[in-house]
Amino acid sequence: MGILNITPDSFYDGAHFLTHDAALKRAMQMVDEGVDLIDIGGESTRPGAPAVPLNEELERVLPIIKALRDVGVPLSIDTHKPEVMRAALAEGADLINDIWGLRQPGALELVQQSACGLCVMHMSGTPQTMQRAPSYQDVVAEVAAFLHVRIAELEAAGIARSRISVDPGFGFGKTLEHNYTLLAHLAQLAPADVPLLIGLSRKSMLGAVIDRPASERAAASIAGAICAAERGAHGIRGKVGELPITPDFVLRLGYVAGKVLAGA
Ligand SMILES: Nc1nc2[nH]c(SCCc3ccc(S(N)(=O)=O)cc3)nc2c(=O)[nH]1
Repeated sequence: MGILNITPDSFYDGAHFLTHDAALKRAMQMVDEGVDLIDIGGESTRPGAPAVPLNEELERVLPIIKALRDVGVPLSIDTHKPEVMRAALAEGADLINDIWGLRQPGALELVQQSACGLCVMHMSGTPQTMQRAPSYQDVVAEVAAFLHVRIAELEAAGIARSRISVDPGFGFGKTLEHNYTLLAHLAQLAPADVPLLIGLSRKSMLGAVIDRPASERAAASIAGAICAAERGAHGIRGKVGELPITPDFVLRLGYVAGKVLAGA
């Protein structure tokens, strides 16, 4: 899942705003590199990021979706606002990627009226508060429970299970230890028939280990993706430099890494 953030604090490539043309250029580059999906977001959800007004978010993402809808890969919209979901679907988005897991007012009703794919992510707190003091009795059990319950609630609301994928939300209300515990136990987080998406590319859980800024976490992002793919992740949200990270790519890389480490 390639990432296209149309936000001023674009997570790792500096504080410059992706212009419309630069965003399209990057999207085409990702397609050429073989991404399976492009995730488009108009509101940064990093810890402490300011909320973005509805109209500004719409102005950021709709022209990009319109320009990319025939690019040849499905598009997802990374938003929690039902109005943005609705407009993005109307412009041609295929999947809703909601860090709030469709818990905001109006989101469930919107999804009931559509047939798009869904990614439901776990988050504890809000982007403004989530990293203040994350705490769990058992982070694996609690994240797994949230995802299982959310799937059941969506199905009870008439949403086909086949539309749903889930995501543990690395960095969304988790300490470093919580993130790595979740990574180690990915296989326990979701039902076997529900695809598991993960997003750890360039995140602080990697920076804490290699002590490098976000712009220098490409190799760590691939290593993290290998771990996740080997522990059952079906989708990897993150594109690293020239390398689109997809599970089969990562598994092949993991195989090679294993051979190298084994001294073969
Ligand atoms: N499904 C899904 N969607 C996502 N959208 C984002 S945006 C990243 C926001 C962010 C940046 C950096 C840190 S940190 N402090 O851990 O480095 C946390 C959150 N991420 C994800 C993710 O994972 N899944």
